[in-house]
Amino acid sequence: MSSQVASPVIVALDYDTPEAALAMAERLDPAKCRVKVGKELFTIAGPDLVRALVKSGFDVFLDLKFHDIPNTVAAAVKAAAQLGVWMVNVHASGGERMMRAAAEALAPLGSDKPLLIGVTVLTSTAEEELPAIGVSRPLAEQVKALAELAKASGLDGVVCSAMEAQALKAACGEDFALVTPGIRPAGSASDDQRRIVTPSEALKNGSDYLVIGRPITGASDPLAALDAIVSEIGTNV
Ligand SMILES: O=C(O)c1cc(=O)[nH]c(=O)n1[C@@H]1O[C@H](COP(=O)(O)O)[C@@H](O)[C@H]1O
Repeated sequence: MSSQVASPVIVALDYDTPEAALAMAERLDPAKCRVKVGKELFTIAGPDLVRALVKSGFDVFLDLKFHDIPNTVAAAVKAAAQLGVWMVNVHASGGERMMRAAAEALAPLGSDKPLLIGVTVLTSTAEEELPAIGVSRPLAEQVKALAELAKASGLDGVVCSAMEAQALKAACGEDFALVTPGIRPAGSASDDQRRIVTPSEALKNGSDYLVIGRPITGASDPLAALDAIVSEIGTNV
């Protein structure tokens, strides 16, 4: 699905009511950013909210990180496509058969299909947490292996930290989209994130899309915060 948004920023609408999410969307501008609907908001507000955001002109990233048996995930991404979303994601750790089934479910939509993205290792995860979940190789190797598996399974890109973006561009190629949360302008709080990078560093490393929540949605003037980030990274909006 092609789009004409003038910045790489995707604003995470992490709210607990549809009213709060729509109020924030009204303060933003669909020509300047995309928006992301995640688990909390979708659970409370459902597909109507997604349709409303699409209708108001936003490219919507439906961030539900599907991870289930191949048949279920294929059906779920197809349902997401029916909502008109621009991007949808699954956990790459769900494996090749699961990711391939998702890619095959979207293929008949041709150029109208949403971008299908695999989550590698969450940006809130630190290297020392991996052994307890059965991962013995270093975090960077785990991210690279999952990104390569996602590419081999027909996905359009991955979610990763911008810390890994350079290595993934080299491994997976320029056209493989890198979606990077854990973005923090210099001086802002890291919150629960662990692998954080500034917006301009992220782009320098090869990120294609920057997922940013609290540094924009928590600002007294969210559009001004977005504009400041965009001007920091030198994109013309
Ligand atoms: O898939 C995501 O969007 C995601 C993946 C990941 O590894 N880390 C991560 O933070 N996210 C999401 O990105 C957003 C980051 O929000 P802030 O930490 O407020 O900027 C949240 O909505 C997370 O759910």
